[in-house]
Amino acid sequence: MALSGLRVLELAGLAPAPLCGMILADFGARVVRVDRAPRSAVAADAQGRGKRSLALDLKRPAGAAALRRLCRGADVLVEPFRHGVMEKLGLGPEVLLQENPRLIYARLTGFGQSGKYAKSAGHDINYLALSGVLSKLGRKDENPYAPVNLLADFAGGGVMCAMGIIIALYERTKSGKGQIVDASMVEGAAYLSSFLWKSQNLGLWNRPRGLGLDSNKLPSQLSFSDWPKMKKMFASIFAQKTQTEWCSIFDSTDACVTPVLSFDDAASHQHNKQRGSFIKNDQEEISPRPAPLLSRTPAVPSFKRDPFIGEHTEEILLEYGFTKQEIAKLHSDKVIEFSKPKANL
Ligand SMILES: CCCCCCCCCCCC[C@H](C)C(=O)SCCNC(=O)CCNC(=O)[C@H](O)C(C)(C)COP(=O)(O)OP(=O)(O)OC[C@H]1O[C@@H](n2cnc3c(N)ncnc32)[C@H](O)[C@@H]1OP(=O)(O)O
Repeated sequence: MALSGLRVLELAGLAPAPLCGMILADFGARVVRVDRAPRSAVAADAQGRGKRSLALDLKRPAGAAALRRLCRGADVLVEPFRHGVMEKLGLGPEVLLQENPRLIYARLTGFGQSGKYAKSAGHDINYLALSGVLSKLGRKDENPYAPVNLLADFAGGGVMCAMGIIIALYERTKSGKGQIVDASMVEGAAYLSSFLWKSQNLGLWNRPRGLGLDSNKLPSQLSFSDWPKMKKMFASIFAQKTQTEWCSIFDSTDACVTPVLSFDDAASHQHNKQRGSFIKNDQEEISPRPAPLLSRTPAVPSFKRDPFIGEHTEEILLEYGFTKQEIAKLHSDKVIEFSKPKANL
């Protein structure tokens, strides 16, 4: 696979960093998720596919030292905490890059590493609001709404961060040097909306949402003021047939009409099945196949279940050069945790 041989350490976080790590794993990287020890009550990573888990207490000096040692043998570190947290642990980029100058130190946050909000808590909707994108979403006379947390957390965050890492890795092939990737979800979401920004002079977006109404007949497609009227007319006509009936009318035309599918229906839709767009793991769990599809070196996602927290602690430390004695000491000092699959069932 394209990223085989790449060693990635992902510090466990909420939604965006886990997606970034899963993308790298899907394309072949050896991703170690560094989970918290003592273990938190809930395992929040639903995107653990293809990863291994090492449970480590970073607040203990020996735990932080173990991470430093792991970073000396890694290509990429992904950290998902607000600015200052890593520095407080003695794990800031100036320390880790000095010890491993080839390290790509990816910092995936909402507001970035500098600026007024750098140390503020936030979630997808805050970042989307600050990027300007949220103001564009929604219907006339209704509040803006966020499309779940897809835009800032996942597209502007997880995916953009993965892209930044790949770009930094490519640059490293020439310079031999690592660097910091400062992935801000506000900026990532804003970057995704480049088209909206750069097409403002076309008159498509620089007006209130849903503006203008009052024509009685169906006007030309680009008559903005008549869109709401057209929408009502179309809605009443579409209500007269079922989704399946409309699909059979519009399929194989160029009318740009597609059904709004539930997850179940998307996975079983003929087009998606033909392309193999969704995959089922050995637990019968269905999820989207990694994208994009590379012709020569496609992603080969793991079909195994996601790791339990701490399941691979010993295996990973041995692989990174820790001795059995060192591991036993870390374990008896409660700096690391192991877990056996059956204990979590
Ligand atoms: C019952 C079912 C439950 C299911 C749960 C499923 C949960 C899914 C949740 C999905 C929610 C999605 C929502 C919509 C989102 O938008 S997620 C995106 C959130 N934002 C970000 O990720 C941006 C960057 N991160 C942040 O801004 C902050 O981390 C945060 C999200 C506001 C959370 O703040 P907070 O909990 O205070 O954490 P931080 O300030 O980052 O500090 C982290 C603390 O944890 C510690 N820590 C970390 N790893 C370890 C470890 N291995 N061992 C020991 N300690 C560890 C750090 O040292 C730090 O400690 P301290 O400095 O606070 O003392």
